[in-house]
Amino acid sequence: MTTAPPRPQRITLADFHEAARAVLPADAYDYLEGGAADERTVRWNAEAYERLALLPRVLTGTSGVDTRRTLYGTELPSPVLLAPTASHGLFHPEAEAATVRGAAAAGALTTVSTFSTLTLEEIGAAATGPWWFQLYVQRDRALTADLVGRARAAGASACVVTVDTPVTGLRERDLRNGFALPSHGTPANLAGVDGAADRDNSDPAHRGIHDPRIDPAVGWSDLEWLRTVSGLPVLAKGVVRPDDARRAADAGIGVWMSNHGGRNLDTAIAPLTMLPAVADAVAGRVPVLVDGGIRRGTDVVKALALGADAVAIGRPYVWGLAADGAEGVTAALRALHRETELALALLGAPDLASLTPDLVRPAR
Ligand SMILES: Cc1cc2nc3c(=O)[nH]c(=O)nc-3n(C[C@H](O)[C@H](O)[C@H](O)COP(=O)(O)O)c2cc1C
Ligand SMILES: CC(C)CC(=O)C(=O)O
Repeated sequence: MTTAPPRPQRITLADFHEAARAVLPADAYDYLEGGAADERTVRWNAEAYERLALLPRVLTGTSGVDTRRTLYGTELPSPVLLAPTASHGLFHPEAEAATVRGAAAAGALTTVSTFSTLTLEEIGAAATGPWWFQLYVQRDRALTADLVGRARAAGASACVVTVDTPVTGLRERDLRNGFALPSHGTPANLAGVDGAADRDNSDPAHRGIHDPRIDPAVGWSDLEWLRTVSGLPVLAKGVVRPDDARRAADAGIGVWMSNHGGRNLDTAIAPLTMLPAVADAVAGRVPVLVDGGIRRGTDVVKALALGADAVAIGRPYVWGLAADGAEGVTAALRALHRETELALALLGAPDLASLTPDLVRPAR
């Protein structure tokens, strides 16, 4: 009898990154990893965490750490969520079904992209844990309302509206590779929308830069409309400015700070840099989430210390998905969770509420 070879030990998110790189076709890997233009913002997102040092408290008499966080009434064992990422079929044959199962096994909440490979109904049927729906508002508002209604019926408990993508960024890796999303077919939820139409430059109103599957002309009134039409909590994803954050909070809309993982506007600021000012503007009225460049438990605690209620990761859980399917998603989340617990313990912080700004200073 032959036994299966032992799976290589993957301890850090970087280990999952290497495994994903080894297994993915080059163009899918580039789509996943890539940022816009010179990828400065991709680097800045990570560097923003590297530039901060921690000031641990000692002799706090702490034993055991509590990393639970409640968001919109859902208690999560960890403050780390899965950010929405498109087209999981590019990364694993079980696509989003593997993602939601893997996340649920770690107790984590998944945000499902409008551009998922599977339908919202298929994902809802596979989900055994909480999930939110990420919406790209459609030019057709009836279709938009239909998408949100389907998501809710399938089990989504919040609607995350992406507000930083009136156009997609200049993804030069994809251009060089001749890669267009999705290479394997139409995103299932947008089956009736022709994704190629805007490549026809004859329509001067669009000038060929817009994706017909994303309405560029979304405004604040659309978010308020979505709150009414969905009956769900609504968050705006892609906020980095305190004035926008204040406006969202005034309207009861959650603030998800992001620059889309550096994939849209290159040289856009790292959200972490703006987090203290945004947290100040929001003043606890709505949840503040932040994503971009989070790769270590120490990154998680820095974001929470500076005012985030929770954080989200994008590429890292997709590395887990590509490497080992649902199990890889679970293992990647567990690795980050363990690091987060260790960071809290070493900081002398018994729980997330004791992560306060005095724990963080510029490293130099
Ligand atoms: C492959 C990929 C696809 C993405 N697709 C979406 C999407 O469909 N909707 C969205 O709002 N954000 C999308 N994002 C952005 C993520 O939600 C998130 O903001 C970003 O990945 C966070 O940065 P990180 O990858 O450094 O963790 C995508 C990111 C990646 C890497
Ligand atoms: C279809 C794309 C707009 C998905 C996306 O947000 C991304 O690739 O960053």
